[in-house]
Amino acid sequence: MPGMTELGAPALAFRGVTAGYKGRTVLRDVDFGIAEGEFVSLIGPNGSGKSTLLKTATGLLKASEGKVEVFGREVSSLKPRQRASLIGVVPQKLDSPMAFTVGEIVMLGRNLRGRWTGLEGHDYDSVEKAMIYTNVFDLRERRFNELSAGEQQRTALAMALAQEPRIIMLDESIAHLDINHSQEVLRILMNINREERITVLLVSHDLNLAAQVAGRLMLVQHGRLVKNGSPEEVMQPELLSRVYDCELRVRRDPFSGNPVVSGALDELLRRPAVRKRLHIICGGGSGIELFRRLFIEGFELTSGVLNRLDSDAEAARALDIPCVLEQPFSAVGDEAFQQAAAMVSEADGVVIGPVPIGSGNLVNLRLAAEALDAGKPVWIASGLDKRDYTPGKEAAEMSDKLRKSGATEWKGIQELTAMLNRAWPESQH
Ligand SMILES: Nc1ncnc2c1ncn2[C@@H]1O[C@H](COP(=O)(O)OP(=O)(O)OP(=O)(O)O)[C@@H](O)[C@H]1O
Repeated sequence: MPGMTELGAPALAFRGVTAGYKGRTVLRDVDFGIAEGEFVSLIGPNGSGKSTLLKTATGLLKASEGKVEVFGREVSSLKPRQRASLIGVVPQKLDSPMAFTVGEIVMLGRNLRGRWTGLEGHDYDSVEKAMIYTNVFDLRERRFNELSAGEQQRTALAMALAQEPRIIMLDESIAHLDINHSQEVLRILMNINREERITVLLVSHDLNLAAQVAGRLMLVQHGRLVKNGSPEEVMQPELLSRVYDCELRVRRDPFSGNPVVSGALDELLRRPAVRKRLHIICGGGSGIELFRRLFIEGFELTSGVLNRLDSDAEAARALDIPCVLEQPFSAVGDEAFQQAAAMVSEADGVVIGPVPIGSGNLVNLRLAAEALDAGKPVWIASGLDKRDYTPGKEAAEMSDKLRKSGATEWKGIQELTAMLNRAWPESQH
């Protein structure tokens, strides 16, 4: 019988799913189950694979490995109208190729269930109810393409609701809504979830909102599910800071008791305007992200010695970072070294990036040694032994000496910026 599903089966199950696009694997070995009636939020940084996961869940994208099941049926085996009666999707953006009206678009949602012979009374009721619910009933004669982004998103939700699906999946679908309408849409979702046991899977960048409405959060990073649990379990400052690669704090909302995440911008505002200067030792593209992040953090930066043709030299030029340059294909010479040493003497600290070190740029590590001798802090990217291309492994040896003399190792840029903020808590960098 069409639409018949396995009794008690999860509303959605991913079993060892790997999926992606031509020549590009995005999701890797993803495993989870969502029970019927759950309200789950999918969170994760830009590009982590949330939309890809939704596309795979709806059968738009086929898993290259593993299985996706919706109410016990493999999603790829479902006929379009079976799929439409089980799954309602509200995409990030709904495109209407023709000049459809809002009413026609919502009706289309109902039609997806497959009653091409004509809609019946109940169908019209569902369409009308969906439009009233989402507050687009007054817009029903308007052309969809002429609506504001928020009105279009509410129409897309009405279209999905008109299908009367058993699971509804929303991809950042409240991003364009004002606070009133986003609250309304969330209320609608919570109502249908509680009263009609419709399962909801909501992709959201608003972590607080996700934690507020969902019973469970699934956190994705680089196409993998890194945490799947209650809002309390997932909203951990260390976990979120690591996954989102920025400093985040979590506190409790005094009214609801819900965990609330926030960034550290307030700290920046409180700091007096004393700027700290860092000299960056990098090369081979290892400096670009460092420059970008430390620049955003408000540090004054200098760099060198870099080869004139190095991509880091280009980035430094673009960001107006004073930089000592050496001729292409030449080892760092004495004159350049002295210029860089003068920069280090003006700096408050030195950061060594994850730069490959060979005989030509080994001397740059001496800059860090001089900074330590002068009592300045030095931070060194871990794993230099793996990037040591000197014949006698002098770079690894020097990195050991630097650490013994007080240089601190760092692994990720978020960890580094947290260390820098701790080193100069009173400054604005
Ligand atoms: N059609 C496509 N072809 C090739 N690669 C794609 C395609 N769509 C997405 N990607 C890539 O897949 C990765 C995951 O993208 P996806 O849209 O799933 O991330 P996301 O977590 O939803 O991101 P965001 O939060 O920015 O919306 C990204 O690196 C993206 O560039």
